[in-house]
Amino acid sequence: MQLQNDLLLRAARGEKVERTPVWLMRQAGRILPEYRAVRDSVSGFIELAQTPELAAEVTIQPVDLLGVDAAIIFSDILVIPEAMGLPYEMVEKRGPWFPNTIKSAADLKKLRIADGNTDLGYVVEAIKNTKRDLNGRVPLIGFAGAPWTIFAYMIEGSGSKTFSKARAMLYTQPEMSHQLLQMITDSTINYLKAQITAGVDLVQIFDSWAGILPPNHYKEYSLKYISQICDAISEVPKTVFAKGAFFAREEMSRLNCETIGLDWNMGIAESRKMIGEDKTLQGNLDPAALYGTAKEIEKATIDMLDQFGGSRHIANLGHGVYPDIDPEKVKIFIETVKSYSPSLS
Ligand SMILES: Cc1c2[nH]c(c1CCC(=O)O)Cc1[nH]c(c(CCC(=O)O)c1C)Cc1[nH]c(c(CCC(=O)O)c1C)Cc1[nH]c(c(C)c1CCC(=O)O)C2
Repeated sequence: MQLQNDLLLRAARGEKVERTPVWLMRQAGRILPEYRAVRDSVSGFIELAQTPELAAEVTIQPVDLLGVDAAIIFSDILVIPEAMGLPYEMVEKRGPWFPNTIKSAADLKKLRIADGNTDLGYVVEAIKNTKRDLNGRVPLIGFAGAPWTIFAYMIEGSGSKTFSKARAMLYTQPEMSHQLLQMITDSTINYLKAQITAGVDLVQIFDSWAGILPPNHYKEYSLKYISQICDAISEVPKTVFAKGAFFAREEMSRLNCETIGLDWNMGIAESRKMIGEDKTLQGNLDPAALYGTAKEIEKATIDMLDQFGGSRHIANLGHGVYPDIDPEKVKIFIETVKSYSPSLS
């Protein structure tokens, strides 16, 4: 189906746009009372993500209520470990928790390479429902975690300040680490291909825990696998967001992807210089800027847009929107991008 608004896809491919497209990482869920209402009608996050009609509904909420230029499918990066045989629970107010974790090479035998259509059929169904209900209004973004970030949760078993168990594994069991990362990579490629067949228009890889690795480990244990994923997918544009990987920007410019996401610590001019003109940049307003007044948000947004200039930019925050941000403040950010950016192109 022909998209009515394809700004995101054109900006990703480096084509001319009338204005800068805008969406927010973690826009589905978290901040909207309308999301809470749907979520409270089921047992919790996991049931919601596994019910395609409801997942489609909360995916589309930010398009209707906030006016973003793209939807992102309501799911989680942790569906991959589950599909490989390592289930998780989502503990209220605390986050993900894995009853079992990977400790040794013997544990790998209990895992399988996930098949996108069978093991993750509920995401495929949610995507089909969402595409039908969006009816071409905006593109739909599919996503997956980067293998390193998924590995970190599978070893650690939960969130962590240091992920020291996962980081230790790279020193104590490097071979096993590579084996597991390869299994995650193969599963992720299958999963993203299934998402694309079901209808997603662009895919984003979230490497949320990139910034805790030293540069040599980042190259060996993360970029290597992200690169395999980028090379395996040519059907739709790809975005790689590696939070905290300021040290890897030059290497990331060589990835086979259209867009690189910047977090809010990364200088815009400096990033453009390191990454070059051949990639679109996405980001990177400080998520905490949305705690400011309307005037302050406008000013910060305009300042960011001026620094990126009008081309090869997708406006976003530098990480996911914080759960306690007032949706009205999010709207000011979005409206400012829409009203100011036409003057740039
Ligand atoms: C690291 C990571 C996770 N999940 C994700 C990442 C990468 C992005 C990032 O760095 O923020 C990605 C994710 N998780 C979710 C989405 C849906 C689409 C979107 O809105 O962007 C996406 C893209 C839904 C979710 N994933 C989760 C919720 C909240 C669950 C609830 O409703 O109770 C939602 C809406 C739970 C989750 N899932 C995860 C954590 C740490 C938590 C708990 C705390 C939190 O909310 O962030 C793992």
